[in-house]
Amino acid sequence: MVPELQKSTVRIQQPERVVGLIRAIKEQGGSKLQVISDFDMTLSRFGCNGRRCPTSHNILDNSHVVSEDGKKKLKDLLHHYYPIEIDPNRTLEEKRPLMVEWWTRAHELLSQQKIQKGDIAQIVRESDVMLRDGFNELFDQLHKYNVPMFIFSAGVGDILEEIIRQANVFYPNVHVVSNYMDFDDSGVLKCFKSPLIHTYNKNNSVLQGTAYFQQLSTRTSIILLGDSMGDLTMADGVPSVENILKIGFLNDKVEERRGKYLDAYDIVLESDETLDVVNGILRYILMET
Ligand SMILES: Nc1ccn([C@@H]2O[C@H](COP(=O)(O)O)[C@@H](O)[C@H]2O)c(=O)n1
Repeated sequence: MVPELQKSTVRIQQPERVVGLIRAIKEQGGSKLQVISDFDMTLSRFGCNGRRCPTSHNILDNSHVVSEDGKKKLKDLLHHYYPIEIDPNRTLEEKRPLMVEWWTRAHELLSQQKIQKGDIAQIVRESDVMLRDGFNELFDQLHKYNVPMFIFSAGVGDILEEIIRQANVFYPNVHVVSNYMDFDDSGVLKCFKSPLIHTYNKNNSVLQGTAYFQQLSTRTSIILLGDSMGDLTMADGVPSVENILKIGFLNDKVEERRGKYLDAYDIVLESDETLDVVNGILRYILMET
């Protein structure tokens, strides 16, 4: 059915359920489908040649517009809070206030750096960010078959939009909800707009006021792509879900987190820097029979 599911990176706890879901989504057809995806470390790569790739926040943190002192403080925050974010032994209730603390402190530091709106394209161009292999096929297929793609990100919206713009895949079927920068009249960053989106509040609570899912109420088949336990709630605002296939990228601390990911995601992709499996499933679903 989908040869890519045989890849050595693929782990599935309930194979019959996955086959059933993929068949059901195909039967419903492309007109009933929508894709909901995280951005950092899901559409973008986690690593390349043994080196970590930057998140949309890191792209700003490492850029020439941030002072050496600012860089050090942002790195200290990352080293303190990232292990908490991915710790499988802490509850989401424990993590939430700490994530708010991390994002708030990082946004405050970035807002002191006099970052100019006009610098963003160059900052992205000069960064080491990489989209996962196969990103072109993913965006092109969804565009060709008019399948809406909702990118729900706790990263920096202005940066991630620029990444997909520079990759020439920011098609009209792509809609982004993320943390956006607020610039003053002369184009200098003054703060970040609310609501603050962090890893563990990616749900309906930060989508109030956006009618996006309501407009797509007939799209009852969902493919959800994420890399954290927080991404599992991204489709909570969809009014009537009939079939939801959850695909999770397990990038870091693979052994420690495997059990929880297998319980939560239908398909787990371990240290897989490609979108091969997602593209294979979409090809099968969208291909005319
Ligand atoms: N100051 C920060 C805050 C967060 N991050 C990382 O960015 C990721 C953004 O979330 P997605 O929803 O797009 O996955 C998150 O996983 C944090 O690790 C950061 O690098 N710097």
